Amino acid sequence: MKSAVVQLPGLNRDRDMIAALTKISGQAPVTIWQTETEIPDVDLIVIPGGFSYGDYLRCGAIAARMPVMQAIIDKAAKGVKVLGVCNGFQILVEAGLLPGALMRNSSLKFVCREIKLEVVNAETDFTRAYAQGQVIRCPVAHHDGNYFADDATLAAIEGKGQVVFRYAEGTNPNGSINDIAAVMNEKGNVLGMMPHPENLIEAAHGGSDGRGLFASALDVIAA
Ligand SMILES: NC(=O)CC[C@H](N)C(=O)O
Repeated sequence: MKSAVVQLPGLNRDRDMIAALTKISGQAPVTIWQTETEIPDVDLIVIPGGFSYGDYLRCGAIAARMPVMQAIIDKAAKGVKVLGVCNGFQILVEAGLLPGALMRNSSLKFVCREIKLEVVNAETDFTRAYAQGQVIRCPVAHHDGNYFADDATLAAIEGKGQVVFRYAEGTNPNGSINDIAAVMNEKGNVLGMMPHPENLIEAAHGGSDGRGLFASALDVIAA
């Protein structure tokens, strides 16, 4: 499967993401710059984490208005898989590809630690390598990860299986409503998540619990 990684000024997890995709799929992703309006033929587009445009206005707000974003919206509409991690999740929400909002952490502090995630929906293109209800380890590093949605939106996403991961075992690091750590769109081809699975894919990282996400999205064997 072919993949692409979006690069924007201020993102800092792009190289980790490129390394993860290369190791797990066996081929390097293409990279896409902010001004590009055409995206090559790929099966998966990833917006990695970081601090695009210095997190000015709101995290992800400026990135969501860059030319490359319309190209991503068009690809998503055609069914191409789109994954946003951390700042990438914030960008997808700001671009209207995912419901809800990401607010300042309830502690008002940047959190950088390992948390636990429950796989709430293992029947998605991003999680099928995991078991339903499986609890995995994953690192987080953010200051605006406090997911919020109004009552109607929350009922809709919970009811339609769009909540894909929840913080588990009391490890919610940011005050997210319903312990929500990852949300997908109704069609199931766009996923946003605050934790960083690309930083837990091999022994050198101290574990490989994040590998299943990429194996699922890239359609390869997780091991
Ligand atoms: N690691 C990240 O992607 C951080 C996202 C965002 N800049 C925040 O701190 O909330």
